[in-house]
Amino acid sequence: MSEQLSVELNKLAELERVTVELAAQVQAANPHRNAADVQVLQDDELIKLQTENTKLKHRLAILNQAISDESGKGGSTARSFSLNDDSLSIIEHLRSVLAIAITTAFPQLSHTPVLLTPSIKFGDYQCNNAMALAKKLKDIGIGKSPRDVATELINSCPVSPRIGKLEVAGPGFINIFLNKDYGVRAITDLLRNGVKPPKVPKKRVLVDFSSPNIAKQMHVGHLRSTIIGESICRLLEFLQHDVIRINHLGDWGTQFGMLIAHLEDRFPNFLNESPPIGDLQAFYKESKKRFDEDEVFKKRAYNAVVALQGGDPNSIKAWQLICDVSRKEFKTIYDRLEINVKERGESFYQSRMLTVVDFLRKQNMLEVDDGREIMWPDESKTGIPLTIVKSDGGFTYDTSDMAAIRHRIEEELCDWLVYVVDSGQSTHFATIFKAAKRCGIFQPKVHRADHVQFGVVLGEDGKKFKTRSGDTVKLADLLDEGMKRSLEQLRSRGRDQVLTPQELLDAQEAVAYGCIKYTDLCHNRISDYVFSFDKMLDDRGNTAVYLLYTYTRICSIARNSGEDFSNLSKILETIDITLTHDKEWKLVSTLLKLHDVLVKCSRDLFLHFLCEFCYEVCTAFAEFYDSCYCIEKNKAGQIVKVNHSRILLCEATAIVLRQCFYILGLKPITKI
Ligand SMILES: NC(=[NH2+])NCCC[C@H](N)C(=O)O
Repeated sequence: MSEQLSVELNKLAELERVTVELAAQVQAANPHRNAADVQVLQDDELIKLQTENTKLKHRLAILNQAISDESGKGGSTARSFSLNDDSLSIIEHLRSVLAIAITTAFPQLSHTPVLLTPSIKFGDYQCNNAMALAKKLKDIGIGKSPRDVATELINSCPVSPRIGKLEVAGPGFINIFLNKDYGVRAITDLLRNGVKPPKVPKKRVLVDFSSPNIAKQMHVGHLRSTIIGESICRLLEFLQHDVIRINHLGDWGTQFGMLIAHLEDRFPNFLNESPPIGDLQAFYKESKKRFDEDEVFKKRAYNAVVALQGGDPNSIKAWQLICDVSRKEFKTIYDRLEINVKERGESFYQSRMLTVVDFLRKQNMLEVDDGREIMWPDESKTGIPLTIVKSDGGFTYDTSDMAAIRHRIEEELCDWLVYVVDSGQSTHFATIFKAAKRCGIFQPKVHRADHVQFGVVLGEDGKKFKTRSGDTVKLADLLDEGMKRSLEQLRSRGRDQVLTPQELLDAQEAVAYGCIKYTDLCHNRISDYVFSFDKMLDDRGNTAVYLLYTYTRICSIARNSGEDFSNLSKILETIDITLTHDKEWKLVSTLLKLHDVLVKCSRDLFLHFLCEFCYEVCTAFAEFYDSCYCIEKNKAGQIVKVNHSRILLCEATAIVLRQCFYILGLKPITKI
């Protein structure tokens, strides 16, 4: 393949040179002609050469394509690209089309990455490559204006079923207009088959999220991890990845020594009768106080840790009882927010910590420092080392994460690891990833690891989110407050008069939990955000309430038409979708971006792009609904005409929103 390619490349380069030379001569003879005119000159030799040149360029594009498919590297072209492949997002499709155009028109620059953006005003997308390409061409002695480069790119684009029109604009932008027939086909397919996932390379990915600590309060930081982690899992599952959801519970460590010792004293009969620990935090505080003040107790606590780690059955039983109290608390939060995560806490890695320490010692990765055994993340011994074994022989958070990363890669066989943990731990994860690479567990060519970090939650006073008395806010109280506020809002709008009690409760939950989740997800996760129920419950702007209201409004349209729109496939047998009004097209072209957005979100695991998309869909829908009648009524309020095609567009909008709502954890209620 590559030999054939190099022969063709040489031929092509020679032809290119002759063509450029001839064109330059012609241009010199008649300086007022532009490049396009040159092409129509009746010079036999030039025409012959150009024809052959074009053929060769196409051949080359196909060969390049085949090579990049085979190598899987992609280069500037997409993998296994077929012009009729509907599972590719529009941007990916256009990127492939333009990559072929670049390779065809300017084979010397075939590895140029394609620059594409959705366009706001002119056309649907825009390609911005021509300016930089013209500069690069100039560097290799080919003088072409960016506009000419853009024209040549347009002429070299393969015919695509998705593109309606391409035009050069301004200094050399290419405006891309989608083909409306394609829009009709895509929407019809959406109505028939629902949202199909865009095609992306499949991975086995482990998402470590939520991960609160036993006997400690699950705080808003864990709430963020829980919400973001759940949505990331839903997104990756929708993209057909093989997802493992893991709750890396803090259920191991020296604090259990004092908890067990205290349990033995407070509830001596704990082996036979479940101890009624109502408030584990208070229990924790009591035992900590004793630990700090009472030397004898302290000793017992140490012994209890040793017994626990040694697998003593009574200690294990005591430990389990304590964990169960926290577990129950966590579960109520997970149930309320519909979180699905498998518990695999730090304790799971106890035996693996022993083996990973052994493994690291054998590889000479550990260094004794002041009685501890430490590991530097790289040979240069810069940065902060991990503490693998403490001076008392115990293990640390670092040890458990080294054991966990090894288990995830070598036993779970994951090729992508995602840790949804606050930004405060970014050094920890950067060090773990480097150390895992240093000792050969993590291979960057095969594995990917992301610390999906997020900022802190602030109160309305701009300081760390706390209760008035300065305590950490209990998550259950926070959810209760959300429920209370959402009910107040629904009542103030008189919804309790219209909805059945069940519908009211559904609406109350959808609004309360929806607004808490959505506020978290709609900001760039890296920044801090201010927790304010007033702002969350606003029904204007990019909020859960606005989206939920828009969705219910859409659902009511088909309902109010007096016709049955439940069997969409059947309706599509007799009704064709037409896109004549500007606002119809605007809505459709917005809906068609769903695949682009999902791919973009999954690339760096940012969900605010999906929230922005939902908001864009809702505003496009509002504009459409304001200017396009779906149901026409006479003065007496009777329906005189139903525009079926437009109602189908409403249904398509509902389908897209439902899919996005699912990923974002919003409940698509049909009445509010
Ligand atoms: N593999 C991990 N380290 N996951 C995150 C654990 C978070 C930890 N339990 C905390 O509350 O800070």
